[in-house]
Amino acid sequence: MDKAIASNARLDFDWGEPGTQPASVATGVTIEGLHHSYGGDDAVGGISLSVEPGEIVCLLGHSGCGKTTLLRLLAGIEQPYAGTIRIDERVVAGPGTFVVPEKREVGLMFQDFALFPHLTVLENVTFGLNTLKKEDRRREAMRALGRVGLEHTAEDHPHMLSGGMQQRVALARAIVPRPRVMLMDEPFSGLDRRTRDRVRDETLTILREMRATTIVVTHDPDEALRIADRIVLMRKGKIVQDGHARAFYEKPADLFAARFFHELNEFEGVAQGELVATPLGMIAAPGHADGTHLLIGVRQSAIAIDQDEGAGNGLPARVRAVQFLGEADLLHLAVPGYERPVFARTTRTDQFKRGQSVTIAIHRDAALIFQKPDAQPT
Ligand SMILES: Nc1ncnc2c1ncn2[C@@H]1O[C@H](COP(=O)(O)OP(=O)(O)OP(=O)(O)O)[C@@H](O)[C@H]1O
Repeated sequence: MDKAIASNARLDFDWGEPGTQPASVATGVTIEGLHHSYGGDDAVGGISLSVEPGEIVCLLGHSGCGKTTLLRLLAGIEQPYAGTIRIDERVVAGPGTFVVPEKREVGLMFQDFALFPHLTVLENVTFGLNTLKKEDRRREAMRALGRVGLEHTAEDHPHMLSGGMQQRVALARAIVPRPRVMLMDEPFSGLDRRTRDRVRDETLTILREMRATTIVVTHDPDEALRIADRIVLMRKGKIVQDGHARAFYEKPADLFAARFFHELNEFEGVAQGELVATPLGMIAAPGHADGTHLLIGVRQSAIAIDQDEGAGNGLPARVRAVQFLGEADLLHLAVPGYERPVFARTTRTDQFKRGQSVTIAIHRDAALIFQKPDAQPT
């Protein structure tokens, strides 16, 4: 049984009692020109990033883009060959300086929980508190377990707990030394979907109460939207875009960033009179000089479909397939003069049939338009 943390957890997070460690103080993290290589191309290729005290930042990107390496550099598990990392103005990695992980006061939480199977839950949580006296260690660990709603499991062994509970024990273990900075690598991806949503929300509540500066690695854009104050999108060891979730949605930096947050139909075209011709009709391309080669992304949800053939000024299309997606149907459409399928999402489910003739229209400003990299104007 996996009990919700909130049911028996205190809402405040007052760690400060006489004789114990002081409450954690939020701390910023600053990275400048960071490089790391495992021998080949740079896994982290010149990253600069500033994380404010108490901020929750998601490192987002496809597998192999360098997210984990950046987290390992922050933790002190890897040493950069160039660049500087500061935690609260103290240089922990830089020219001539390298502070070992245990002296960085960072908390780590990984996907596989990494609990010791032969130790009890309480022993797992007290493990990192060896600077305290025995009775203080126990009290602090029980308090952290209480905070994640698992005091009653203190004498159990990890294998007796569900995956969600084990992850909460890992959270208790990570927060018990009151780290100034929390580093989390895909911490929820080992959990089934329902458990993941709940454990994630509860974990975030605790981290916000602690005012811990938190850096979370994920490859899941929905998770990043749910978690982050700020998203840092990475590709090939570099930052592609860094900003608030809404900016990613409304103003993605390029087509790569746009694909993370939108289901798109993609076209290429050339600007002419601040317009660009696509298989779906003319689209506004404000600010693009005549002859500029453009990449155009039209959101699948921005295509309006009319059941009437020849409705309004729309474009004729034929439904080639209908895919049921739950809250929406995905229509595969054939558009005259364009050999590839056009995809449209509609929440008016079960209204369109294979073989049906329809009319489609797009909002002129519904497209995301980017200059094609390295293309010369014609
Ligand atoms: N220990 C290692 N030895 C050699 N190359 C490595 C090592 N760890 C990572 N790499 C390489 O460095 C690059 C970045 O890997 P990294 O694990 O940081 O990416 P990631 O975005 O976290 O990917 P994933 O989500 O799959 O973990 C990849 O090309 C990877 O193959």
